[in-house]
Amino acid sequence: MAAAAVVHAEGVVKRFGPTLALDGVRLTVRPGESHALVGRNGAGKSTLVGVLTGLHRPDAGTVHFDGAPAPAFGDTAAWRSKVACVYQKSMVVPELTVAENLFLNRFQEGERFIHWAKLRARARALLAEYGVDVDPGARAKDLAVEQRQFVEIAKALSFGARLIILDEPTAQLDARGIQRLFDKLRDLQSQGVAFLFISHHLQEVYELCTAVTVLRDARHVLTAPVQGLAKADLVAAMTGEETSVVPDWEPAPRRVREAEPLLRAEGLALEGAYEPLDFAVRPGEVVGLAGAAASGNTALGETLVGMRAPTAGAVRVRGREVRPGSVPDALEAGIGYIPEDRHRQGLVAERSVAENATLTVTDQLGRWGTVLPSRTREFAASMIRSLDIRTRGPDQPVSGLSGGNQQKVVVARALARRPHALVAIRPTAGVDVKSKEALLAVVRRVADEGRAAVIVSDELDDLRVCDRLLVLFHGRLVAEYDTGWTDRELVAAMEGVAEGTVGGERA
Ligand SMILES: Nc1ncnc2c1ncn2[C@@H]1O[C@H](COP(=O)(O)OP(=O)(O)OP(=O)(O)O)[C@@H](O)[C@H]1O
Repeated sequence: MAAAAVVHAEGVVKRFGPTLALDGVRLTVRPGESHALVGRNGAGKSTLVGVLTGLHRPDAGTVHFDGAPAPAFGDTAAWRSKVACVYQKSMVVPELTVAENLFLNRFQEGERFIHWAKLRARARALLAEYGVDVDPGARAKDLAVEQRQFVEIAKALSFGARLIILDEPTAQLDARGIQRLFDKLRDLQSQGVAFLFISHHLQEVYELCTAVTVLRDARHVLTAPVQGLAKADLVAAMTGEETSVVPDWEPAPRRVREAEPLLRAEGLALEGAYEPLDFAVRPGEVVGLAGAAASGNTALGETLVGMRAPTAGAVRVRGREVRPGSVPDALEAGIGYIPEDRHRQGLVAERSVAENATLTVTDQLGRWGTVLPSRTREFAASMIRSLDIRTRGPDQPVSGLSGGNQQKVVVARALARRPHALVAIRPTAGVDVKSKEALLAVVRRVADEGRAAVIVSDELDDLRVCDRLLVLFHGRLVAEYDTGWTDRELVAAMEGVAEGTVGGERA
């Protein structure tokens, strides 16, 4: 049957120094199939994608596309005609138009000058062929995330690829964007395009995929049709344990509402992002700032930590005003920050897990200590245990960690200074189901120890640990909930269609 497969990999082994990242892995994806690839952080998913796209040369094993051996290592043009991966990080050039991005490095033979009108017409035809409704003259940076993904997919298909790998494609999409993406994928699937879909969101696997392959500790453990596979069995295959995944949060006991707030926003506003609002987070509380992609909740979180300067109002920590737009001052005042984008704001790749875990922004600007104090290593070791960071040890450079494990180092770093108020922006993005539980438990513990925490997210699992939720839509506070909300009403509020809750006591 292997000959019928769009891709068939067998016995794939890949080592990175002492780390065995893939240990005899196999994978078969058939035409028109939507095949999920799942596993815990560090299981080997990205490494397998690297092998399937010609980025990593396997140490052993074979890869076939449509029954023929994979192109020679390094022959990028040949790989491009077989397979493409749409990464979370955009591969399009933001300043260029859609048409330019589509034809980048691909001008036709004999063409000495670029004929812009022709280029746009060709782009329009190409997009129409795959049913992608995007203006070829638009700048890539002005596209919605899913439109940018469509452009990348159309480009891959135009090179002849019939296998598209999607690496956590929904990470930056709101509910509607996800639906538009899934509709497009189903549409292309019916035309015979196959997808390999990597996601930590198992409900998406159930919604979109027909088959699933599970990797665990570098090995293949299961390939099965999605239909009829119980979620508990899927999770058991991923973790190797029979445990329930769903974090079972006790509704938090009533917090001492009279206590002086640790963190306060007073008339805080950022023009173009969110309108003036007031709120306070008291010791022992986790407050959720819920909202979809353009709701303003991320901008609000970034203002709290000094990444953005507000256009009005103030942020106070234990009564002291934080200098607007100053990250060092926010840190100094006792704010801990878990950023959304760990690559840009998070880590120093070549430094060790221990150094990164104890590094602060001010340290980054200053000079490095030459000796790693034993307390640093101890702290790192305890974080490695409690956050279940998969690493060879505190001294391993973070560049050698999988994406999800890097995110956990970012969390460790935010906790290192024992902040009075922890602000976490989408803290569980890219983190596997089991680690998610551990990570949210850590945030919960911060509050339970008498400190304050804020979670900025649109993920229901993240928001479930909160004692109180403020929901933003188009920059305005539209709803407020104590515990006891239902998924449905919260999703409705985040989509701006809440009934009866609009305004609340604060509007
Ligand atoms: N460039 C590298 N150098 C050293 N080790 C690496 C490198 N890339 C990956 N690894 C190691 O290989 C293993 C598999 O990592 P991989 O990134 O494939 O995991 P993953 O399943 O994609 O995880 P995640 O869900 O966190 O993205 C991990 O132990 C990781 O630390």
